Amino acid sequence: MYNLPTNTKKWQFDIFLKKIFKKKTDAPFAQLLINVHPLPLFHVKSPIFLFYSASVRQGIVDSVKRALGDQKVKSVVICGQNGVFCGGADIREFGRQMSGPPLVPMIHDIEAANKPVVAAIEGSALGGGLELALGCHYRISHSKAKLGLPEVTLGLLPAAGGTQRLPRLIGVPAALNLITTGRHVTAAEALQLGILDHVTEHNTVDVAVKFALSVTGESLDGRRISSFSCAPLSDLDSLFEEAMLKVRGAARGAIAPVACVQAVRAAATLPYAQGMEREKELMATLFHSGQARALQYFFFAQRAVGRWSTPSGARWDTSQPRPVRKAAVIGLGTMGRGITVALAQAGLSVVAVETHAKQLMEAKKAVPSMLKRGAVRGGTTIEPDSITYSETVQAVADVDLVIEAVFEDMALKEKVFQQLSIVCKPDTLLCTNTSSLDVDHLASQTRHPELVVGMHFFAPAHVMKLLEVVYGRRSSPAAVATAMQLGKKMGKVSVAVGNCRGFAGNRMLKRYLEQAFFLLEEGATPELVDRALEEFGFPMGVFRMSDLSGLDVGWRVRKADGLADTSLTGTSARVRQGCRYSPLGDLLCEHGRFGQKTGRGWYQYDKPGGRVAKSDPWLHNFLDEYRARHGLVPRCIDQQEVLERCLFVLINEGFQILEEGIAAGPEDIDAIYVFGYGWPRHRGGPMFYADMVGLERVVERLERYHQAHPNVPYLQPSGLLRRLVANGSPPIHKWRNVIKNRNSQL
Ligand SMILES: CC/C=C\CC(=O)SCCNC(=O)CCNC(=O)[C@H](O)C(C)(C)COP(=O)(O)OP(=O)(O)OC[C@H]1O[C@@H](n2cnc3c(N)ncnc32)[C@H](O)[C@@H]1OP(=O)(O)O
Repeated sequence: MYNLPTNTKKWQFDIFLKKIFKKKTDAPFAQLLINVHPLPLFHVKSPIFLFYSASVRQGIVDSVKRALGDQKVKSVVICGQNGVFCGGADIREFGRQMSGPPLVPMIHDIEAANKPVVAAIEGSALGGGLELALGCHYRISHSKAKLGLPEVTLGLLPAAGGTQRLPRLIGVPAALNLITTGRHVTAAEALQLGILDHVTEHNTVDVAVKFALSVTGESLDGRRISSFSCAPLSDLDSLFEEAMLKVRGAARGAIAPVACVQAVRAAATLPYAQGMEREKELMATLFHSGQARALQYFFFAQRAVGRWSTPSGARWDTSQPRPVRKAAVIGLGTMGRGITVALAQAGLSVVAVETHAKQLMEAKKAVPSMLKRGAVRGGTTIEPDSITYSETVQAVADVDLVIEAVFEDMALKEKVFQQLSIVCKPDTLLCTNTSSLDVDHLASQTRHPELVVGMHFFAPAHVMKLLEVVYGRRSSPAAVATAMQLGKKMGKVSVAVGNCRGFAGNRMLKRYLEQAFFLLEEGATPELVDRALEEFGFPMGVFRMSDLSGLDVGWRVRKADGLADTSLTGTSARVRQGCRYSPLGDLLCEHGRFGQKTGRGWYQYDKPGGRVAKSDPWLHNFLDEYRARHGLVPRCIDQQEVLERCLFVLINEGFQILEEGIAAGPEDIDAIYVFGYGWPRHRGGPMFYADMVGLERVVERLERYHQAHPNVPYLQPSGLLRRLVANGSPPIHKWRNVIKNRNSQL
């Protein structure tokens, strides 16, 4: 028996080595089972995950060395502990001084071993975990395991030989797909792709040990992936060109996917050793990049939003969600249909109510086909009778939760809430899908205001990942917890926010849109503004996006708010409530230009519903005339000004939202913007971006723009932003302390 270190303290590894003697023979035969302690679990997470830390890597190096040097050991099995092989590197280590043995030589030594090494994969083999498995001579996995090289999602590439071994094992096209998307695959798919040698439903380690015994002494020549050549392909150049176009289109300006393609190309065209050099060089360009920092920040930010809290003291870990088995949706317009589909996809029984017969009939056709398409995409099945349709609100009498999705009109919503309060069970949760109206006011229409929350979905509701869960003054912790949990069940990233006009996302968006209009007044074109934003990384600039969503939506809101009055002339046409206002959007709507749906908006389209935006000479003339009418002399506006004006004002509103406690932390705002508004993930979200740019610079630029436009009060840096700068501009993970201090003084 080996006497190996068995320090079982948390955060440290321990190893145990078992000698397994071959039955019926006298020859001693040993397996090395490397077990590494997982990170401690702080919350209610299970199962336990195993990540490489410096000490874990040291443990593997030491024990493999020992096993390989021991004559009595004939083959080796590497497995994880507590049912998890390895989730890859400990991401938290990346920002610090890296210590401990590097992965590349560790994996190289395993592959070079003259004894068979078998990876017994349970749980996850991700990133460096899969790279370790690729260095082993055989890979055996449990059927429930997930495998993948998700480094690209962290702004990196699989630099422990992953970009060189995987294409050699499964071919260039399949490897390109896995490495550039970072997607996780099931064991079944991994087996089909050729990553795995065997998949079992039984105890993976037992199966691996048995297998390792059976291959003892066999030649390993054909088992070392680094010695393989990539399967030849007829037109390598066009394959890589296509791959490059695809990754550039999928995430504009993201550097990691591009580097991944370049690294795989090296595997396809260079000998292994040179390919490894190229992999290393490319990784060096990524490792300390701002994009890698942003993506790694965002990895943890997404998880942080699940640990929500409200100013009243309700928290994710102390608030008990209610079970929701049956839900109802009121109003089957575009949003209502999407929400119905999302609820059914989450396995709930749904009552879908629409009081207009024609709309109901259309929804009865549309919803099943949306479900069908979703099932084909996701490879799932949906119970066809999980949705019942009704023309009357009485049908929701026995549901656990209702989501109201009627037209965005307060009077109409008030009526619906009054009705629901009478019809529903007293403990039914009443949710509104309003995108900006007052949740407290709607709650006041019901008998149980504590059971009212906002569930603000984003169109298309069955596709978009974001859900803003809006708590009102009287919303109970259980109501918030239930809506948050339901969002998670629907596959959404649920972010808890307070009640204010536009909540967090749309409130910030308003400032961004206003600046875009002002820039047009001052001389910019929609093309120039959109180009700047798209080069920054947004999938669509603000004007193309507005054409897609429909210009009439904002117009209706502005009319309801008494803002859209195009009868005003002279200077008063461009001022509302003492602040600068641009009527450009209202004027366009008055010309019947609602965007894609009418074939005309900020751009022109070949037909109503057309998708390809073309520059429109009419619009440019219209802008020229508008400027002339208002005595505005157009000036040259560069991309930097577009970005600073549009993004810094949005960020400034984000600080205001943090200050008011509408969002609990910067991570909430960043998750909202990445998942709901197309903010490029590799820029981390608006608040992270502010941290990257430097808070002092954001203040300085805002002040300068405010001086130039004193009638735009939102260009004035927010109190929190100034306080953070006064506190020495702490890094983003420390902002909550400054916000907390402020709140406690109040
Ligand atoms: C030098 C470079 C060498 C190698 C490159 C790499 O290996 S890069 C890392 C590659 N690995 C990954 O990207 C895996 C990331 N993790 C996941 O995909 C999921 O966490 C996982 C493992 C599939 C589990 O998912 P699940 O939804 O079940 O749990 P959750 O995501 O909430 O994670 C639980 C807690 O673990 C923390 N965590 C997850 N992965 C890592 C990691 N790689 N390093 C450090 N910590 C990690 C996560 O934040 C959760 O913590 P909590 O405090 O509860 O928020």
